[in-house]
Amino acid sequence: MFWNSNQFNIYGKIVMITGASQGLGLALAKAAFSRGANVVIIARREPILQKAVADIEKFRVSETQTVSYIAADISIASEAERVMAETGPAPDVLMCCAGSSVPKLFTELTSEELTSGVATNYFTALYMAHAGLKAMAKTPIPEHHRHIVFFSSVVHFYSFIGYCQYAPLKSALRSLGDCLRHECIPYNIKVDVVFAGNFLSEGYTIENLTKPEITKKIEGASQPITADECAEKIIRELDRGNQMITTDFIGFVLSSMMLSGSPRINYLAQTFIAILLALFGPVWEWLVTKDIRNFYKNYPMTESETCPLSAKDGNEDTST
Ligand SMILES: NC(=O)C1=CN([C@@H]2O[C@H](COP(=O)(O)OP(=O)(O)OC[C@H]3O[C@@H](n4cnc5c(N)ncnc54)[C@H](OP(=O)(O)O)[C@@H]3O)[C@@H](O)[C@H]2O)C=CC1
Ligand SMILES: CCCCCCCCCCCCCCCC(=O)[C@@H](N)CO
Repeated sequence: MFWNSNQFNIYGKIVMITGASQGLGLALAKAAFSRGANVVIIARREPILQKAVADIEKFRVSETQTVSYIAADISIASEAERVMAETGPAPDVLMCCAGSSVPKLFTELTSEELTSGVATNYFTALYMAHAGLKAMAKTPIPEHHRHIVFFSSVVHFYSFIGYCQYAPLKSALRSLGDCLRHECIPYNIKVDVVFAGNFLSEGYTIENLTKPEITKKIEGASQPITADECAEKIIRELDRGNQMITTDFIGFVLSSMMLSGSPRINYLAQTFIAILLALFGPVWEWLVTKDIRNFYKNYPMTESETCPLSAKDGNEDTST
């Protein structure tokens, strides 16, 4: 192996996970507990948090381990500060996993759904990272790396129809991760960003209820895995020291065209894939545009939309 694969040793450490009452957050909490960490989980709904704590408890490996929850809406800055104050000692690992999407066409989204997209996907991570880093910065720097982990999505690498309420905020998290990684150097804190592909969760079931068919078609390359598999994959990548983490093949390929100054996983392979994708990108976009025109051809437009797009006229693609 070229990498040291035990870089995420969390035995006896404090791991705080937001959005861990269900889905991926809960799967990560179980995985962290089974590796000997002390786990604190955060979400808004208390009964679901209580049930999650009981679930996590089953993975205990030491008598001295603790698992607890704090119910809070961490899209509110003062609530994120309260969570950090109530936890006591600063976490060694802060995973900002809370988030969700309402996939719909832009004009069909309400302004409340747009606002909650920003709050749930961006503010929750922004305010927790802010409160968390301030708390971590006050403690003496330990020997081991500490971590702040953001949860973005493959839709950051390739954004497409149906994800207007969600993808821009996941892109903001990548940017926040890149900025914060620089600022965390003096504290020996690693900043990791996870770009998950589809996985099964309560949130995934709900988003599929409103997801347009064309969105389902485009994201077909990312077949859902289970939340437990996704959590294991993320921990394996953290163990290898990777900071830009994808959870499926298409995610890894697409990440290569968007690396900017972020850390690489495989410098040579990703540079090569980036060149191929730069050549192939416009061809793909041409195919997708054709699919989208067909989708709109059969889509019931509202009366006020007097100029519906058709497959052959209007909205001509000028990009290629
Ligand atoms: N599922 C998928 O296919 C993919 C998901 N992702 C991302 O991975 C992460 C986990 O996804 P998934 O497991 O599907 O999510 P779920 O929707 O199943 O769970 C979301 C969690 O976040 C909590 N949460 C939401 N808003 C807040 C808030 N304001 N304050 C505190 N907690 C909050 C929820 O609890 P409560 O409602 O009680 O607050 C719940 O615990 C998300 O960031 C998601 O965007 C990325 C790629 C793919
Ligand atoms: C050169 C261009 C090639 C393009 C290939 C395009 C393939 C797109 C795959 C996109 C997968 C998106 C997963 C979304 C997961 C997610 O975040 C949601 N489930 C929300 O929770």
